[in-house]
Amino acid sequence: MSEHDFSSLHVVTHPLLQHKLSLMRDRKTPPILFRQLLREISLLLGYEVTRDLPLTTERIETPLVEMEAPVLACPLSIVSILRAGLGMAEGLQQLIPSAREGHIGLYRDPETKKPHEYFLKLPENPGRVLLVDPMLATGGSAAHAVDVLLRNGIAREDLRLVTLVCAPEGVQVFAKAHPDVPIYTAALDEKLNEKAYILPGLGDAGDRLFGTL
Ligand SMILES: O=P(O)(O)OC[C@H]1O[C@H](OP(=O)(O)OP(=O)(O)O)[C@H](O)[C@@H]1O
Ligand SMILES: O=c1cc[nH]c(=O)[nH]1
Ligand SMILES: [Mg+2]
Repeated sequence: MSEHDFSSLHVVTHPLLQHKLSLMRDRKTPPILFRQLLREISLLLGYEVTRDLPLTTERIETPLVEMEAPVLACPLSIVSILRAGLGMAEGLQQLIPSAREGHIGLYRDPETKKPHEYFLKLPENPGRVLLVDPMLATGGSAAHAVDVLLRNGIAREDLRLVTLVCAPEGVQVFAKAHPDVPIYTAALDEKLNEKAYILPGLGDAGDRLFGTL
């Protein structure tokens, strides 16, 4: 991938999703509504990111006849980057109740902007994995999380990154590290500020979700 290639990025432009994202960006939106909107947007993003899930068939009986009915061919797991990823996992769990769940605890050091890992628990036989975190800023956290998943035996082709807002800088860093991992997002924003926060962005997603501002 060249330095400014955004080919692995899928921006979901559904009007409902864009309207809800604007509500989330508004500084006046309180944590309870922020959480509800993140859950609703994640459902809409989830619909797009699962579009290419493989299907097989199972023989079932309707009340009238037997049929070969389409069913998902492989397990699916949602892996959240803590803390803010939890808000997205809530919506995706509603969409895919059979999904397994994993967690990678990361926080970004305010000085170095590098991710620090403090927790890891992944499901066995995860199948297709949706890695979720609303913010892709420098890209360090998401790139690190994919490294962790690969080290734990998950195949690159089974991975999708699902985010809410991306900075161009973060997309470049992530795509350079993991060019074959598609990114699904609701917005590609303008840039990072000097503290590596996304502009216009929505602030600190974890703090707004959990009311820890
Ligand atoms: O792309 P990056 O520059 O790595 O930044 C993005 C990370 O920052 C936020 O987490 P944060 O470190 O604030 O932790 P939190 O979710 O516990 O608030 C966000 O949820 C991402 O994980
Ligand atoms: O804008 C940003 C950047 C990193 N983490 C966030 O939560 N927001
Ligand atoms: Mg945070």
